[in-house]
Amino acid sequence: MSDVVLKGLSKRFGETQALCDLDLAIGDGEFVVLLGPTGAGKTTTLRLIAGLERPDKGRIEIGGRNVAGEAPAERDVAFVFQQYSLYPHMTVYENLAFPLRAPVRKLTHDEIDRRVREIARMVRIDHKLGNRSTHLSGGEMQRVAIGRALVRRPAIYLMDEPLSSLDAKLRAELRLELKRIQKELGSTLLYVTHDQVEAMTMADRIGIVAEGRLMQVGSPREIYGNPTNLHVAARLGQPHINLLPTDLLPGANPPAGTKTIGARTEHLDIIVGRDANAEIDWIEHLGDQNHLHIRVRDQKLVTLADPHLAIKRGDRINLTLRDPLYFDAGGRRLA
Ligand SMILES: Nc1ncnc2c1ncn2[C@@H]1O[C@H](COP(=O)(O)OP(=O)(O)OP(=O)(O)O)[C@@H](O)[C@H]1O
Repeated sequence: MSDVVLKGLSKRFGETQALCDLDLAIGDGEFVVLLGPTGAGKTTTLRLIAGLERPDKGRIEIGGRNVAGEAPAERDVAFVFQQYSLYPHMTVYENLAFPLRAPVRKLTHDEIDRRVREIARMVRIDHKLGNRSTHLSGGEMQRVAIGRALVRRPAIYLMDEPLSSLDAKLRAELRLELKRIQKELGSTLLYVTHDQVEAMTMADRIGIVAEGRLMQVGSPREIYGNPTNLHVAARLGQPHINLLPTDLLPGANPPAGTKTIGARTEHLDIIVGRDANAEIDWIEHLGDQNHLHIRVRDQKLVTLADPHLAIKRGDRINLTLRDPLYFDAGGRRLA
């Protein structure tokens, strides 16, 4: 495994600036997630590292080596795509063994067999090793695709939304497993997604990407609690952060220059039955929690609430801010 350093990376496709001056250092054994909306430049970043695209500008180093002149096969990366791309005529075992059979690897039959069985166990597909890869469920196929990348020990694993085609339950399971396996193997991993839960649960560090730019890099806790701008603040948190005018609610202490107050659930105190300044518009019952849709004058807010909170549609409540986030007119965070 190796560290990977991207310096001033830019890429344009015709009129589209897909990536603009991206700097990112991924440490040896680190799990970094790029999170951003569609078209942000996430896949382009992976393709540039893999050597499937050439940058217009910038430098890519893998394990301290400038890889500009190297073909994809020489770069020592393993790529997992959104859609499993297995060899349909091969069994699960053969699919997993295939990357190890290249003559340059010079692995013995026993070594290959040991690695295939070890990885198959890790991705929990060892009971289906003899199956044709087409005779598997979508989730099983994606496990094989991930296993086929993991069976090698490349400098870095590049994963492009590898769980997005799976149902929610399987996605949640594989999320945990992938994180466990990555820690077990000590792998360096760059993972692309637009799913904030994946980013929050798996990443050592998250990079927020928008319109080809890396807006902020930090631990999930930093990115969530200390966003540098409105865009980053809006990327994380469910329900979405409420963006409010400064004079809407009591309890704030906005610094000079504040244009917008950002309030998530933890920044809103609800008191039922006195000094009402807000009304419950709607309650979404999600089982373990409720989404309260609240109206304050002509402004709508959404916040999470305990399902045991004795409250119903049409009730009037007191809503107060507690240490919310402050942003200036340009969307930059104010201390
Ligand atoms: N081969 C290409 N030719 C032309 N434009 C491209 C090409 N590849 C990417 N783009 C454009 O570059 C921008 C970034 O694309 P990219 O695939 O990196 O986004 P993304 O963040 O991975 O999005 P998604 O989440 O939808 O996969 C987009 O506007 C896209 O349309």
